[in-house]
Amino acid sequence: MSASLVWRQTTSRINQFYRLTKPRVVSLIVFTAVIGMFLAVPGAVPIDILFLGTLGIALVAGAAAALNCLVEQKFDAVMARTRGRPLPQGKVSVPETLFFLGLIGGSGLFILHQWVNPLTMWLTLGTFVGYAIIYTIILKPLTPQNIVIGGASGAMPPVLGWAAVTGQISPDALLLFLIIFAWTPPHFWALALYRKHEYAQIGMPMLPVTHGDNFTRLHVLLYTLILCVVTILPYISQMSGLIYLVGALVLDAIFLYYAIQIYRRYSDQLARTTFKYSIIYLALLFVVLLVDHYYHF
Ligand code: HEM
Ligand SMILES: CC(C)=CCC/C(C)=C/CC/C(C)=C/COP(=O)(O)OP(=O)(O)O
Repeated sequence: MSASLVWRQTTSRINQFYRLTKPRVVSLIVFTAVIGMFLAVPGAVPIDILFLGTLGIALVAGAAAALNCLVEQKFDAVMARTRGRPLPQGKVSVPETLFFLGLIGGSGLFILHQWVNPLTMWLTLGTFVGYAIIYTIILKPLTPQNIVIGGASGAMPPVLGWAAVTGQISPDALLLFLIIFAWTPPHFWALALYRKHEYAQIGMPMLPVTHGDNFTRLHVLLYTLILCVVTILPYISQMSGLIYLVGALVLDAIFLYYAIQIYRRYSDQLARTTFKYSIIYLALLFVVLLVDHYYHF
């Protein structure tokens, strides 16, 4: 076998393991954790905590995503959106996945415990259990409220970042948690609306499947309203200043516009756009929080 063929096969295998970690979702998760670190202190974040905290959280989040892929491989094989994933495609085996997720998850927890602090390690482990076990295995097949409750684990990363830097949790960190917690339902239900048939196909009790489109559209709107209120709290509590307030109001206004449109004149295209916007929204909101942190007035 030629060296170039071996090289191509090796990189392709590595890429399959990388894909198991849901890299795009996990990068935004890690991004919110990093911003949580910066918001936790007035000055600079110690470089070792920044690096090792980010690495540890990213590894455990990747392991959680890989466990989710393992548990759901039979469902993933059916849905158009997910059937190209490495497990349903047979590109990686179950033992390989278990070994891989154990290795990266274990390394992540070790790094957090040894070089960051035990509190961050325990909170990250709790987040792992929350997503990979409580959400994926218990809640998701059980109730359409799965993502409202399960969303709590997706909302933890800024708290993890905060704990990594300060060794504790503060009310400000909980506000960051609340923002992502309120953001998750419109983020997910926008997608669930235009992917309803795929979820119905696998019998997953997502809100549009169990309660219909109209109910879900109303709930996208209601949770977007809650999100708008929650995003004002950092300004009211004086955690953030005017730059944040203006940024949040603009981002909120656009989200609300989409949510109202979804409620009033639904189309799959609109739901798809709203889902994409939800991701841009969260990324920009956290950027604005950060900018405001350093230019606070
Ligand atoms: C329980 C809570 C959540 C649920 C149920 C959920 C659900 C989903 C689903 C089904 C997708 C489509 C994924 C795909 O097609 O591969 C997605 C995409 C995405 N989610 Fe979430 N999500 C949740 C929480 C979060 C959180 C907390 C973040 C980040 C802070 C996030 C960021 C993203 C991003 C960036 C994408 C786009 C990925 C891509 O383009 O491939 N999600 N989400
Ligand atoms: C720090 C740490 C341990 C974080 C773990 C939290 C975590 C990885 C949250 C991810 C949220 C996510 C990928 C949801 C996808 O929903 P889904 O799994 O229902 O989507 P799917 O249908 O695409 O599999």
